[in-house]
Amino acid sequence: MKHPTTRPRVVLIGPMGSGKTTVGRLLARRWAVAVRDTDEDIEAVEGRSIGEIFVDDGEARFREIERDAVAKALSDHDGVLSLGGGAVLAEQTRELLAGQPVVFLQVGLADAVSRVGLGESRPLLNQAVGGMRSRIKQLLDERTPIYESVATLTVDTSGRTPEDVAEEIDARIAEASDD
Ligand SMILES: Nc1ncnc2c1ncn2[C@@H]1O[C@H](COP(=O)(O)OP(=O)(O)OP(=O)(O)O)[C@@H](O)[C@H]1O
Ligand SMILES: O=C(O)C1=C[C@@H](O)[C@@H](O)[C@H](O)C1
Ligand SMILES: [Mg+2]
Repeated sequence: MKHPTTRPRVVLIGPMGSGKTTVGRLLARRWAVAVRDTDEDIEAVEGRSIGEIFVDDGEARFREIERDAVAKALSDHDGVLSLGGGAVLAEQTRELLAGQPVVFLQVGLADAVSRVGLGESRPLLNQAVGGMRSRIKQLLDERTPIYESVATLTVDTSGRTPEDVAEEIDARIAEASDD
């Protein structure tokens, strides 16, 4: 598969509540580059929320829309790019990410649970059978190997502030580019 000619400076991946959106904004500010978030792209293009897309059209259709949104963002955005938590489930997306600087924001179960409790609605967690905590655990268990397989850098965010996480990414990217 052909790689895009312009590449994002860094792509952030990880589970819901790992801080992709929050840390992405901080990094972009630090580097004075633009930030883009594929969840926001999807909502802007579709003119409806991700929750509405799940309800109206189902998860499978959302994943198609997401796959296209990610491909577009990878081809025309060269700042910080934050992907939705499930974006790397698409094989096409994993292929497009090969060879790019991809940061996996890792988060432990306890922090993930408390962080997603704070935010906007997340359709995969709504009405989770067995409760939100066990659904989050299941998603973490299923997806961690996928995140790891795509990442060039892994940063643990548990018990840390978004600023601290952004600082570590900045330092490690600088280190890697000095090699
Ligand atoms: N390191 C952190 N420490 C404490 N709270 C955090 C941290 N990172 C993010 N948060 C908070 O957790 C919530 C979720 O963060 P954010 O929306 O950035 O996650 P996300 O990875 O983009 O999730 P999603 O995949 O659902 O888009 C927000 O309320 C944010 O302020
Ligand atoms: O983990 C997921 O599968 C998701 C994460 C969010 O970023 C959104 O893309 C959506 O809620 C699905
Ligand atoms: Mg987000």
